[in-house]
Amino acid sequence: MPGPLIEPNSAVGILLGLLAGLLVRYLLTRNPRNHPPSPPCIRGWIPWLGAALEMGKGPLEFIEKARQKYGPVFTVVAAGNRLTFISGKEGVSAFFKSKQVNFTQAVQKPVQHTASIAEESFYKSHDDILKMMTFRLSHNRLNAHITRLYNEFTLHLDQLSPQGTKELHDLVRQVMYPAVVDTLFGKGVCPTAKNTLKEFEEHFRTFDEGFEYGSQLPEWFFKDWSLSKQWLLKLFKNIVAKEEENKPSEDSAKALLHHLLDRLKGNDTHNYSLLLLWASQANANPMTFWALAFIISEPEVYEKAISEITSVFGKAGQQDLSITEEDLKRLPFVKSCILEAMRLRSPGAITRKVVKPLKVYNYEIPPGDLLMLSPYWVHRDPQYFPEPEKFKPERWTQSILEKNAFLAGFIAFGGGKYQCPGRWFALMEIHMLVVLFLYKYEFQLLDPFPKQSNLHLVGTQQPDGPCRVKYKLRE
Ligand code: HEM
Repeated sequence: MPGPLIEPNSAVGILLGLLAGLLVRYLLTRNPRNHPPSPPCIRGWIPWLGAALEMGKGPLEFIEKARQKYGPVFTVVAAGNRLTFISGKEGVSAFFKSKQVNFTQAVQKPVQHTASIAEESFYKSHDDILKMMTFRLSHNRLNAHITRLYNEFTLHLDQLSPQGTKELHDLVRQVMYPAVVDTLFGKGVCPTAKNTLKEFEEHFRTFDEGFEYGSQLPEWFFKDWSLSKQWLLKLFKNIVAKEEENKPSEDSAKALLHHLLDRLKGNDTHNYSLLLLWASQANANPMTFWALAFIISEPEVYEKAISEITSVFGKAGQQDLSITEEDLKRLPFVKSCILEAMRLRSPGAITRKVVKPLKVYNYEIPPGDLLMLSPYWVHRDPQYFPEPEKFKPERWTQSILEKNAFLAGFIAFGGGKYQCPGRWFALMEIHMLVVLFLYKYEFQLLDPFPKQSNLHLVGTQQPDGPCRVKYKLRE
């Protein structure tokens, strides 16, 4: 009997070859330039505005719902921008390490809107200022600030009434703002005296509260915000003119502001000074509030923090302490509480500009997109932080704190080359102030512990309701 025309083995081979050919053709023709597809896109239905209105109602929830529906990378068209959100390990790594994304290009326009710094001046000065700040506020130079800051904190704590009822956030602001500006800008350089403070505080608060929208949209949309911004810029013009004449010549006697002026050599000095003031206050203040609120609201945590403080300084009360860097190292539980509060209340989003096509998760993100990463949601990824919603200071073991290392996935200060240059100073000042408050005062929370307001993507989360405390000097 004649055999088959084609052997069964070679028939299978031909079939497989055909299938492979078809598959290759399908893959090539599906996308003629052989590019991975763009990420799924949420456009809304109104031209230009896109999904801005829907997202504006509750941006934090909006992006998390979109992540659950579309996966770890998706684009939102909003107010003329394409915002591409990424998450997960691959996303975090691309955001901080990829050469296809750029920090300065992402923040240039917001900087121009908020402090009227022209594009050319910003690109010329930015990296130089960042280098100066990273150096001046680095971990091994904290000693240069610690004694002055401690003296300022105690001075302003002593001015509080011995007991009272107050919004915890206001209590923190009342001490932190004057102490920190006197330390970083020079004693008495910014308004800190009672008679000048009120007007300044009102303008600064309006500026800070409107920063998120003021940084994105033209100034004429926000009249009050614009007035406060102009008031602050004028104030800094006068401050800078005076400081240029009076700044100390010795390096060690200079405050951070003087080093900034040295770098800028007369260009846009008052504009950058305003930005420095904002950067030094905007996150550290609310973070101190949250750290104290978390500690006071949980009796076991509160007790443990007090017992740690007592073990270092003796019975908590009114004795004059002198807190050194070494003392702070002996208070790891309080520091763990601060880092855990930061994890839970960190900024809703940080940003980079995509400057060349960026391949991530089998998608290609086009140049021009703003790449968005949410520290707030990364900190709720159980791969990094098991039981993410729980306030668990124990996650921050002493060994990690001693090495000045953060836990993997902790990005409250951003990351990569453009990580917050003030992070070591911020941790030190918050640590010191929380310890001083707990050492000197007894607190009782009068309102239920507030959640974070879901209305903000930029900066540390704000409380969504009152958080009053009864406070009293310890005997
Ligand atoms: C708890 C307090 C603070 C938090 C959570 C925080 C967080 C951040 C974050 C997330 C960024 C962006 C990083 C990135 O995109 O990768 C940033 C930038 C920055 N931070 Fe902080 N920060 C804090 C305190 C401070 C303090 C105390 C200062 C100054 C004394 C400061 C100065 C700055 C400056 C100047 C930048 C911009 C850096 C640049 O333009 O390259 N920050 N911060």
